[in-house]
Amino acid sequence: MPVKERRIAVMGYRSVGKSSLSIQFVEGQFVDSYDPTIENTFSKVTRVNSQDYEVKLVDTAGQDEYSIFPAEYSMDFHGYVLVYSITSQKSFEVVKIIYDKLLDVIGNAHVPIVLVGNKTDLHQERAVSTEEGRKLAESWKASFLEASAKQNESVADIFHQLLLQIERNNGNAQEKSSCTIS
Ligand SMILES: Nc1nc2c(ncn2[C@@H]2O[C@H](COP(=O)(O)OP(=O)(O)OP(=O)(O)O)[C@@H](O)[C@H]2O)c(=O)[nH]1
Repeated sequence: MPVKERRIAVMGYRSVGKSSLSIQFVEGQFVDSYDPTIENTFSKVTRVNSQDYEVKLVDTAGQDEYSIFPAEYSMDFHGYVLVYSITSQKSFEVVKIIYDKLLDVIGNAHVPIVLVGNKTDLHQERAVSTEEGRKLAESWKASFLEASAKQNESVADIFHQLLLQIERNNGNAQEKSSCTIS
């Protein structure tokens, strides 16, 4: 089967781990230093259900509640990873605002989205419960995962779930029970 190209944008409040999740997925490493992103693009070939995908990941600059949704992220994307940190209620509020703005600009309620609560390794600093995250994703009809870029927990799942959602959105539903992750 030919490789399918998929463009994915990673969005969220500042410092929630957008770059760390992207780098962990693409390069398999965690960098502990904090360097605010303007915009980074990554590319990785990954296989889900015997299909190879060339994933083009755009790691966006952190948004806040006042940011205008960047027009360039409203088109040509197959799906979105919306990230908050489980240690920050503020980042959870901001991710809701980003979602509302995203729907305003794309005007399509069925865009594939995975909501991610990152930094689960910092469980002692948890400020957003798993249940709150799950409910929010349900209200969006999106997938939900908690992850740790630092411990490489559920990181590949984020992108694989999004790729499967994109397939379903394109009408290529595959109900295979075996999901090959590479
Ligand atoms: N403990 C822990 N720290 C993390 C995790 N993910 C990211 N961090 C740290 O959080 C800080 C911000 O991470 P980044 O990946 O730069 O966050 P970002 O969302 O890309 O930030 P902006 O580019 O400013 O929007 C860094 O110091 C990371 O090392 C995680 O899963 N666990």
